[in-house]
Amino acid sequence: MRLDGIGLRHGRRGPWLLRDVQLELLPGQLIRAQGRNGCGKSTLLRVVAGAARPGRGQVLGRPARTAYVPERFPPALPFPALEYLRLMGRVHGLPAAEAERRGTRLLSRLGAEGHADRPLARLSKGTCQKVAVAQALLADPALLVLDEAWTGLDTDARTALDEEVEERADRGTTVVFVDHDPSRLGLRTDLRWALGDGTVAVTSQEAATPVRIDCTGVADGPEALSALPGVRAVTVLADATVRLETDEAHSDALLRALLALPGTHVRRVSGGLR
Ligand SMILES: Nc1ncnc2c1ncn2[C@@H]1O[C@H](COP(=O)(O)OP(=O)(O)OP(=O)(O)O)[C@@H](O)[C@H]1O
Repeated sequence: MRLDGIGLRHGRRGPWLLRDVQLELLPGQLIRAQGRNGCGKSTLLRVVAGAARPGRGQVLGRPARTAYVPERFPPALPFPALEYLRLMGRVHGLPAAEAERRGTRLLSRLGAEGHADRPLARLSKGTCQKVAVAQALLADPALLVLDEAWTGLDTDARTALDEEVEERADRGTTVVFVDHDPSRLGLRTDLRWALGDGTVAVTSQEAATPVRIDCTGVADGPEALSALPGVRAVTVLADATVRLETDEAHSDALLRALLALPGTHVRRVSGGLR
């Protein structure tokens, strides 16, 4: 999927929130959009999801199975939660029984199983957000757009959503998200879209600052460490400290492996995205 020369402003005289934006989205990519308040993150996500039409340019190759959790879930619809999910599943082409099965599973996964029969209008804000998330995950979307979908969820539901998103990305779903927690899905995020002044700067996880782990007491010598998980480079510093470079996706596993080596002492961890 590609955004080709996207330009968008609100009103005829409004500032251009997006100008000549070119972006490529590949299957399985997890993409975080970031930038200061009001820079146009939600606007860009709406364009990606097909909920806003750009004034200039075009979106090419958006999958038919696109799902979107907007920043604000539309005001109460006249359905009980599970009934709404069943109807949304039908809209996405699922048989009624399958839609109900998936809706039930997702409500339970998000800790809202006790609210299945309650009308949306009578749900708390957080439970309503769970229904908004469930409708987006229902039909195995090929593109999943999440605008602060974690906001308002309790801790368990936030973790469940993290896991659902990672599982789907592993199976090929492209995910674009905005979230105010800078560490959200940090280990798994492939690309960052940094918005500012109408432009979008793209950085990939690989291009990010490496995580450096300095250690001493390496019994088998520095060469043995290059076989540990995610090691990109091994350098011996002037004071004989061994410096390993890795990325954020591997730094936890590498630290665990180092700590399990007899005699090895981790002296310092530095670098990374944040
Ligand atoms: N429908 C609209 N009509 C006019 N202006 C709008 C409309 N929607 C958004 N805006 C303005 O466009 C700008 C970008 O809004 P947007 O919600 O995309 O930013 P954002 O980066 O997501 O902000 P935040 O981090 O605060 O959620 C803001 O100044 C907002 O007031």
